[in-house]
Amino acid sequence: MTDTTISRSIETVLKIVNDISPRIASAYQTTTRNELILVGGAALFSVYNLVQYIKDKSTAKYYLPPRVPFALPLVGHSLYLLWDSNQFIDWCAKKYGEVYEISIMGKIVTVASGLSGQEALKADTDFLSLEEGVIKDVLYLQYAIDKTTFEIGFYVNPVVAKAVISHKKVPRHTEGILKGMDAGFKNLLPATDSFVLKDPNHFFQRLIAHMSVPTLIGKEVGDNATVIESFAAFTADVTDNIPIFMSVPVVFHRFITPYLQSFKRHRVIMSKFIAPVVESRRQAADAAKLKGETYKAEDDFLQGLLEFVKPDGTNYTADQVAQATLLVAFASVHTTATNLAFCAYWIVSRPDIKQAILEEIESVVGKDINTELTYEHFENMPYLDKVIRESVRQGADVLAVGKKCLKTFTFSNGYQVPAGRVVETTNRRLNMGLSANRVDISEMDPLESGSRPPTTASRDYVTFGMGKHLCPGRFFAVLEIKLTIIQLLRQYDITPSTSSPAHPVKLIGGFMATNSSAPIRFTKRKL
Ligand code: HEM
Repeated sequence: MTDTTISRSIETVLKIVNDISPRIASAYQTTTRNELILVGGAALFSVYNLVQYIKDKSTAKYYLPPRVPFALPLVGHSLYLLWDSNQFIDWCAKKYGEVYEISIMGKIVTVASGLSGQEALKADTDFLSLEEGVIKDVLYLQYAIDKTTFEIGFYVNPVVAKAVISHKKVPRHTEGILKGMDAGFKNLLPATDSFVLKDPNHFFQRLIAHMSVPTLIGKEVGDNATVIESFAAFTADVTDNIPIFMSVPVVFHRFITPYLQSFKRHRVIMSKFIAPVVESRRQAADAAKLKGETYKAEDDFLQGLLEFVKPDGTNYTADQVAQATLLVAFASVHTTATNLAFCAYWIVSRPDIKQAILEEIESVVGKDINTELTYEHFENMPYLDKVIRESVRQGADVLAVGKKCLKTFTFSNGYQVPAGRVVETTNRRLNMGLSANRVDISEMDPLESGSRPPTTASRDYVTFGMGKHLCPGRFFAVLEIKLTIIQLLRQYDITPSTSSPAHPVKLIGGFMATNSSAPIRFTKRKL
């Protein structure tokens, strides 16, 4: 375009504006408030439809799954999810099949259930990425940690977890977990014979941190209250900011993040306390090597991280390793605490289940609460295994995972997901099938999973994921949950603090599962 064409176009636009602006001003003065609201609403609706039309045109070349109709402007299908997500998801699956598109707060997402749901869960990260999806787009974890920590968290932590807390290695953490639990009980519970725990979530998260810090991070900081508190609180500090980030456009985030850096302190704490541990372990290993002695390395996650060799043959620095422990906390504390809470609330809500677990504990460990627990004890508690598996199964999100499509993804039925779109899987429906709607507490049946252990994934048990990215921390998480339930029930009777039953699973936004936060009464068992 030449300069003259541009200036002519500008002149024409200005003329049109000059012509119509007095007319707009006079129309505005003579129009009533209701008419203005109506016109404004209609304009908004048209803009919304125009945006959808443009978006639809840009994806016309794909073989897209059916789009569920009846989306409302701006909120899409969110209100239906909020109202009764299980029923809405059932209705969509019946009407549109395994894969379909819905709009959540105006954003189109692909929902995959059945076989397609399994395919989405198993997909390679080159196609469907958790890191680029919920982790960066919803949790904005990139504001809390730097690029190297991200790299360690997503590419090194899975390798280390598979090596350090595998099914075979996890029994050796029993003693450390029990020690941490004892300290947790002492630090977090009142010494009185009977009390009501008003904030059980705080207790469960801190307890998990007490058990995990000595076993995952290291004995050296096993009773360091600052590290334990930071390990427990990191995830909550990240997630607390979500509503703020969601309500402010992404371009403005960099202006507000400096004021929302509650998570910054965790980086400082890890550098201060964990980096010296890394240095001193490395120095001890070097000194032993110089003297020709064998160095007895620790057997924890931190050791796995500090020994990890990068493709260029070097190790991560002490500070980088220290920062990376925050991502161990991120992967483990909230997930394990929530599932421990689900289990505890089922036990609180179902006295029959509690009684059956107690009988099993007494038959395996005996009645004396001073008898020390061993790994062999709880290997022989099949009923408790079933309760844990069923609680974890029931606690799945209705719509889960939120992986972002990085390259066109094609399901085996031919339907496609274009790059940039988020894929949600119907985990609760995958787990529970047609009984996903079941909400009555009395209908929870621990025997439903048969004899499969709580760490074995299957088509109807996807809470730990599926395929290549199946959670490598599940053996450790289940060990912590199991030990906690046994010790809690040996020492206390746990009951609801009010007459209304605590519903173990609650849904945020209608589709994200979280545990009840109802207070729990603890009554010390007599010796
Ligand atoms: C009940 C507790 C837990 C639940 C429900 C859970 C859930 C999950 C899920 C669903 C995934 C798969 C994500 C995907 O599809 O990409 C996953 C991956 C992962 N989890 Fe867990 N997790 C739990 C505990 C833990 C613990 C205790 C640790 C470590 C100490 C851990 C470490 C990891 C790691 C490193 C990955 C990434 C695996 C990979 O990408 O290959 N998790 N977890």
